Amino acid sequence: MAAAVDESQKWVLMVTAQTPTNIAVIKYWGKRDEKLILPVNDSISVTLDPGHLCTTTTVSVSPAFTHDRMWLNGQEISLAGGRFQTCLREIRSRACDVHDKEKGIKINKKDWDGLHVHIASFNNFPTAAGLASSAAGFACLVFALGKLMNVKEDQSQLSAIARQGSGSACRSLYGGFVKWIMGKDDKGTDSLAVQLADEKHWDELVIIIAVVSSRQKETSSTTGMRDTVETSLLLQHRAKEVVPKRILKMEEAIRNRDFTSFAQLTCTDSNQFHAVCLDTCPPIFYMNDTSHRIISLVEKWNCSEGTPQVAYTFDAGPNAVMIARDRKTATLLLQKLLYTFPPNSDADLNSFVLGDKSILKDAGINAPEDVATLPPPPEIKGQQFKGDVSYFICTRPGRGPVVLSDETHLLNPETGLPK
Ligand SMILES: Nc1ncnc2c1ncn2[C@@H]1O[C@H](COP(=O)(O)OP(=O)(O)OP(=O)(O)O)[C@@H](O)[C@H]1O
Ligand SMILES: C[C@@](O)(CCOP(=O)(O)OP(=O)(O)O)CC(=O)O
Repeated sequence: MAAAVDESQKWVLMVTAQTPTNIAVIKYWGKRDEKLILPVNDSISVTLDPGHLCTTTTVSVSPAFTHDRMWLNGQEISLAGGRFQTCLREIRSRACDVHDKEKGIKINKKDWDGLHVHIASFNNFPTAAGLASSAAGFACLVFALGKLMNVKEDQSQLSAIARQGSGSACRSLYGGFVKWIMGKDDKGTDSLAVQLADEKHWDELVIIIAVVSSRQKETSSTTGMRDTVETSLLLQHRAKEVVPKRILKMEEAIRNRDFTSFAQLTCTDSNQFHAVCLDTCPPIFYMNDTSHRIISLVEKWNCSEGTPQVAYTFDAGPNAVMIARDRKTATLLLQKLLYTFPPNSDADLNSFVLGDKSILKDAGINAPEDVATLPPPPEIKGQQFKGDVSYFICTRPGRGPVVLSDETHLLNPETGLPK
């Protein structure tokens, strides 16, 4: 017979999940409700392959745990923040009966209120460096807790909970191409993510991220967008007049795999988002000279080809996310980027190009010396900026969250403490 919940018992139940990060091609910037995290416009993103960028989170429950605890990248962090508390509360309130027959554990719906959780999470990329760790992180937390607590809500409803951890997190509940519908309801019940197409729909796309700086940024997205909402008239125009039409066009471009339109919309929207940041008082500068050089290189190349080969987009930081129409274009792009932004002399190629390294081979680069043999890209007049890019990540559109096997647990299955 399964045992009822009793504090003297030592059992620990756990679930580990992996969740991707995402990059917005139509940006979310500005809230109409700060607490519920309700945006002023819809947004659309591409989910990035979790094989290259992801969060892994283990959540566990035991009658022996005395309070909720969390470790992020090995360090214990406080769960006192409102966003963590909201996610925990919202998920707990939807918890259902759990019966683990193998372990002989039975948790009744009503028991969850008295039980505490231990959480360990690991980002396989820099945290708070403009690579959307909060998006993958909160999506993974909510998804994993949902599994542990046998929450019956579907992915969209879970996305509305993850949204309250970090707005962009709601889009990481799905793979492929995702839309965050801003919703109309004051309580936010209809502000959730839906999948537009899965990752197989447009699998020629190749994504190259130039990590320009992995230092923590000066103005967080949360603070930056608050200032923008308070001061920018351009944001009001963007949210009311520009984005609604752009969303329809972007949905059509994704549906038809129309790269020309996809690239034009992506670049224009990124540029408008940064224009809105400049229109904020005091102005916010997320891009730097390296970001501007990358824009210039891509714009000139696209112009000389007559049709866009590559789309670029920048979030709240200087890192460039470039989306190439196919693998051949991505190979050419990587050659141009490596020529323009070669690694520092002491860097090894293996840590300079991460993710899908097979593109390096296609580009004919097997050793650091090969970078010097690349042809100078005409777009940037052969200028070189050694060391200005910390590293590149080659990736592609990827799948949504998954539950991982028991061997991947980040917490000790006996004690519920980090391994
Ligand atoms: N794996 C994780 N699990 C839970 N929360 C996380 C995780 N990783 C990051 N976070 C939360 O997100 C915060 C970092 O968010 P922040 O917006 O500053 O950076 P970012 O998401 O990496 O960059 P950006 O939003 O510009 O893309 C962390 O301080 C933490 O609160
Ligand atoms: C520029 C962006 O990346 C902004 C993301 O902002 P966050 O989701 O990090 O902000 P909060 O909701 O305050 O946590 C654009 C986007 O992802 O759509």
